[in-house]
Amino acid sequence: MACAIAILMRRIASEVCLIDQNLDRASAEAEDIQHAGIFLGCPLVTSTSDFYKLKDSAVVVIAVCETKPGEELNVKHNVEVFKKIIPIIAKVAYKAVLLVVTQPIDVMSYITWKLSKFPSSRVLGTGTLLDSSRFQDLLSQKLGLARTSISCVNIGAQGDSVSIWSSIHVAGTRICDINPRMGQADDPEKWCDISAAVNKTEAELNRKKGKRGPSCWALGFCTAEIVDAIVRNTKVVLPVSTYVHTCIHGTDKDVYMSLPCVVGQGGVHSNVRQDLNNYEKEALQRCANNIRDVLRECGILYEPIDVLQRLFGLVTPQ
Ligand SMILES: NC(=O)c1ccc[n+]([C@@H]2O[C@H](COP(=O)([O-])OP(=O)(O)OC[C@H]3O[C@@H](n4cnc5c(N)ncnc54)[C@H](O)[C@@H]3O)[C@@H](O)[C@H]2O)c1
Repeated sequence: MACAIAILMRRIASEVCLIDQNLDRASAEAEDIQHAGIFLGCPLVTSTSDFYKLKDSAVVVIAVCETKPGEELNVKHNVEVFKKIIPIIAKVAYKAVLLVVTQPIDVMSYITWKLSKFPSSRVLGTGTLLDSSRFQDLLSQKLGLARTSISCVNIGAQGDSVSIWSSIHVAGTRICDINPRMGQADDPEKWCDISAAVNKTEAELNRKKGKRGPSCWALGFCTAEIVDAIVRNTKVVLPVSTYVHTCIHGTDKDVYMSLPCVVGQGGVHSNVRQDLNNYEKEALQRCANNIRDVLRECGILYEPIDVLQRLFGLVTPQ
């Protein structure tokens, strides 16, 4: 719901259709929003449990989930749900961009790409845009600066992301030129605590929200930002989950994970190469390995884990 509300509040869609297997819930939510349509530019807000309503959609946001608040994320179950729904979505909304919100986002984005048989440019996940926003917020508090004055990004796996300290800048000045160990474990100023806090935020919020979790308002606004980029072809650079070819950004194997991408009409236009330091490259490779491990556990990838390579560091990031 957070995604739908954010999209409607930004007035970027003339029609939003809520699709849920729980038709009562979808129709009640749609009716509730429709009552305030006058304040939202009078969009059409509809509901159904029938995926055929997706015909002619520009963007399909996939946020299905059956995990109850407080329950462990069941990835294998999500994979089974996706095996049922993605082929139907791809058949009906064959021109759409598929935007994946279901966690774990990078894993589910990869699965959506495979099951939809769409070009990878038209399948993306909200990825580390949320992590990056949280990072920017915490940095702005610590530096005492407006968020808009801080350029920073988290990449890799959503919820286990890598803060790219080497590229953070304020008015063109790289802040790691002031403290080159910024973000690293041996930094006496312990800036790395901010990165750790970003990755703990989700669990902490869900714990505090308790039974009312896990709806995430910030995720809704991140989703709306990506939808806006697609429908208005803004070509904004956002860290989203995308197909990463072997060796791009130093990873040794293909994977879906978050990198800064140019997002516009049709999805991801390209990704932006970053000059990462060795510390960041290693952390990114660990993210890629973890994502691929989950894909293997779900029976999506079949190659064995090369334990020797991992143990002895034979895979050197480029
Ligand atoms: N950090 C993040 O990126 C982040 C944060 C919060 C939530 N999320 C993700 O957002 C998603 C949505 O969260 P929410 O709080 O709105 O969950 P929710 O439980 O309120 O809603 C999920 C809906 O999916 C529907 N559904 C399940 N299986 C379906 C199927 N086969 N066909 C149609 N509908 C189906 C359910 O009926 C339910 O209404 C979750 O997958 C969650 O993992 C991501």
